[in-house]
Formats: sequence, structure tokens, C-alpha cells
Amino acid sequence: MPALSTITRFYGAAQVAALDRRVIDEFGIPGFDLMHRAADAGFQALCGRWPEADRLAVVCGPGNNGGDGFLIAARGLASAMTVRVWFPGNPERLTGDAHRAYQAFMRAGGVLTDSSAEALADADVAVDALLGTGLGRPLAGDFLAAVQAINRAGEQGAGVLAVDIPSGLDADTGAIWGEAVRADVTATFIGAKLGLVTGAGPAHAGEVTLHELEAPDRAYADMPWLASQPDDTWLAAALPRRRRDAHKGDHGHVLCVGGNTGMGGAARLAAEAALRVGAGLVSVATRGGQAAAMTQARPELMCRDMTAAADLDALLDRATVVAIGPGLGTDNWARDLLERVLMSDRPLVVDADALNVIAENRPPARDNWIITPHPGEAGRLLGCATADVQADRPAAAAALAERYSAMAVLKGAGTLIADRRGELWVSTAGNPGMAVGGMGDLLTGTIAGLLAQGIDPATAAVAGVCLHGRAADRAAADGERGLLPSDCLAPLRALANPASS
Ligand SMILES: NC(=O)C1=CN([C@@H]2O[C@H](COP(=O)(O)OP(=O)(O)OC[C@H]3O[C@@H](n4cnc5c(N)ncnc54)[C@H](O)[C@@H]3O)[C@@H](O)[C@H]2O)[C@@H](O)CC1
Ligand SMILES: [K+]
Repeated sequence: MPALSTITRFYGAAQVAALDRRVIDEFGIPGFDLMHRAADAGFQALCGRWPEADRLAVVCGPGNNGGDGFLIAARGLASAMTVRVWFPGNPERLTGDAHRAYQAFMRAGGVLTDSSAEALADADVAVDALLGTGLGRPLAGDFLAAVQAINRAGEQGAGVLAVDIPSGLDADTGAIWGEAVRADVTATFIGAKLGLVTGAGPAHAGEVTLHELEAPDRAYADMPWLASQPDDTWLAAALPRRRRDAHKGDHGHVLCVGGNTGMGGAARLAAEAALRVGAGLVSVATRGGQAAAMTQARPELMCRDMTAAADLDALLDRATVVAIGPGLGTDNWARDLLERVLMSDRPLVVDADALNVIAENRPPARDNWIITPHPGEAGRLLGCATADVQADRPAAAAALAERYSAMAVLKGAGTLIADRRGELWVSTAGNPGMAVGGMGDLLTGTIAGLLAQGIDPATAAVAGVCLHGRAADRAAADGERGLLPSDCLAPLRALANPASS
């Protein structure tokens, strides 16, 4: 049963439905057998997480997700558990495998309750089998009330198992259709859904386990996916090799531009990250009066106060890659520097206030750059609200890449990386401890440091996001609360040296 971090392909509802059909039609495994396998997997996940569970509440919906739920309920009865099941409407109207599952539940001695609240009262574990990948409209009426009742039960101490995907969560985007179940565990079937790992997905799905239900490997061949996640082998191969006779000039020179008054730390964090992932030289162009202290604190950095934007030209000439944005601000000093940087032909990594200034104007005419907005910055770049970005993060990432002719990194839970051709990557690494000032600066520097070593922009962006999230996960071993970006520098270095990490 693969853990989330090892899953490499994430599908949407349509692709998983096509996989289901392929397994049934081309490989001759009846749909009802698949449903039994799903129920076995779901029930095992339940017993594994809550071995003492005695009272089960199962909320079943009108499609095959509900069918899975009825078969899980039947397994609970067979294990001598107290099982209460609620179904909205008349179950005799169910069709196909879901109806067969309902009949199997009734034959096992099952009875239905009159309301979801009645089913959930005193439950040890609530099983959410209301809606799966067939979710097609916002939740309302009994369905909405049932989701709210499941969430209340969870708040009052019941465990919550989501079958396939938390009801109300969009399998493709990780957006919520009105309201969604907040699960402790999600047992997902056939293929991992992208919506489980991006946007609201991670906060609603809890721990995700993938159960392929013995679908043959050949069923997955040439089936398109929405996003892929690099594995360890990919990451190790992506990182640049060092020759024994290497010298510092072989590993690129990153110029970090930023650190306006009072925000020098942002530029310094980006610069240190670039060094820790192996950039040969790192310069910082910062606001007057800050360079000396920065050099003193980290002597490997070459820091220069920028009194006039023209001072930047000599530094730009020597740079392999420019990272601009961390602590930049939006005043005239910042705008002049950004204008200068955008005029240069150097590959860029652009973040934070540099993105906010760019959003005010027409997209610059360039294509050798990586932009790393959080959802708020992405909204400004796309001329829409943050909520619109979060409502369809994969589409927003693709739109950013296309509109700005850039590699686009859309940050936030389940960071997405998109290229101009519509290819999408996702990272499941990272944790809520990363919601702290300076984390984005660290990512900017990480990507710039990799890019400076001669890696192509797509690889640098994807590998940078993975290293950054994994470094934060290692640093969070001591707790997510209070995690500092600078805590991630040592793990970042270890992860950038895979043979020794
Ligand atoms: N053979 C298969 O196809 C398998 C399917 N499996 C399960 O089947 C699920 C997909 O089944 P379905 O395609 O039947 O889809 P669902 O079970 O998600 O439900 C679709 C039904 O819900 C209704 N619906 C959609 N949105 C609604 C809303 N907001 N309020 C009220 N009703 C709404 C639809 O009109 C339709 O009747 C998967 O998530 C998975 O749990 C598993 O059993 C594995 C095998
Ligand atoms: K569900």
C-alpha cells in the first residue's frame, strides 16, 4: 500500500473512471469484485487505524461510493460491530453494483437509520461513503447536513474514514463544493487523485493510502495523468554531479536582488539557500547600509549596497542566474532594480514583491524565467481573486505558465509546478510549519542555486520544490510550530547530497 510520498502519478476523476472501465472491460474483472476489493481495503484501513472500534456509522450515497460503504458496513456486521447506516432517499432506487452492495448489507442483517445524525450518535468511527469521484454539484440539503454531521462527530472525538475521497472535495482540483468531510484517513482506490494533495485536499483527506485493487499494471499504461511527483531516483539524477577537479566557477554565480530597508533577512535567506544547494558563488544586491552586516553574518556572501540602479549592471554581467523579489519592496528603489533585471538576458527566478510589481504591468517579453507566486500573488498576476486561484489550482498554475511564458510554481499546500506546454508536477512534501515568513525566500534561493549549476528550468523548479518541502519536513521533526526557514538550511544541504543524506 503506497504512502503518499511515494506516489508518482496523480489522476483526476475522469481518468480514474477510465481506469475503472479499462479494468472491468479489458481485463475482465467485474465491477462488483472491484467494489468488494475496495471495501476490503477500506475496512482494513479502518481496523488498522482504530483497532478498538466497536460502533460504526456509515453514511452511504447514491453512487458506487455508497456501494463501497454498504460493503464496508457488511464487513463491520460480520466482525460483530454495532453498525448504523444512513442513506439519503430510497435505497431500492439504487442501480447496478451499488444496489447489489445494498442488498448484501441487508442480507447481512443491516438496517438503515432515519437520519445521518442518528447514525452518527456515539459512533467510534464515521465512514464517509457519501460521494466519491462522481461529485458533480455543490452539496445541499441532506447531503450537506450529513457532511456537517460527520464533521461534528469528528470534532467530538469519532474517527473519520473517507472512502476514496472526502465527500465534497473535488478530485481534480482540491477545491471544496460547499463543504467537505474532514477525515483522519482516506483510503483511495485505483489511482491517487490530485485533489487529495493540493489546495484544501491535505487538510481534508488526513492520511492517504492508495489501494490499486490488484488492477493490472498494463491498465495504467498510456493512461494520461494530471500531475506527476518526482521520486527519489528522479531527484538524485536531477541534481548536478560534481567533478573531482571542479572549481567554484563551474557551479554558477547567483545574484540575489532584494532586501529593502528592514527586510535584509529575506535576501540573505534566499542567498544562503542558493549556497546550500551548491551554487559556486552568491552575490547579494541590497538596500544601502545592510551589506556589511550581511557579509559579517555569512562571510561567504558577496554583498553590495545598491545606491543607484546602475550599480547593478556590473553584478548582472557576472551573474549566471538572478533571483529577485525576497524583501524587495515596491518603492522606486525596488522598481528601478527590477526594471534593470528584466532588461538583462540572464535566467531569472522571480518571487514576492517583484511579482506584485510585474502584475501591475504587461507581462515582460521573456521566456527564460521561473515565477514562484503564492496564491495571492498568483491572483494578482492573473487578474483574479485568490479564491479563484484556489478553486482550480492546476488551471491557475497552467495559466500562469502560459500567460507569462514561464515555469510557474504555485505555492501553498500541494505546490504545483507547470510548464508552458501544460505539463504539471506536484509535491506532497512540506508541512504547516512552513507557513512562516521567509520560507518562500528559501525556495527562491533553492531554485536559483540549482538553476545556476546548469540544470534546465523545469528540472530546477521541480527539484527545488521537492528539496525545499523535504528539508522542511526533516526540520519539523522537532515540531512544526516554531519551525524557522534557517532551520531548513542544514537539511537542505543534506538532501542536496543524496548519497550522503
Ligand atoms: N467499478 C468502479 O467504478 C469502482 C468504483 N468505486 C467507487 O465508486 C466511486 C465512483 O462512483 P460513481 O461514479 O457512482 O460516483 P459517486 O459514488 O461519487 O456518486 C455519484 C452520484 O452522486 C450524485 N451526486 C453528485 N454530486 C452530488 C451532490 N453534490 N449532491 C447529491 N448527489 C450528488 C450523482 O448524481 C450520482 O448519482 C468512486 O469514488 C469509488 O468510491 C470503487 O468501488 C472501485 C470500483
Ligand atoms: K467519500
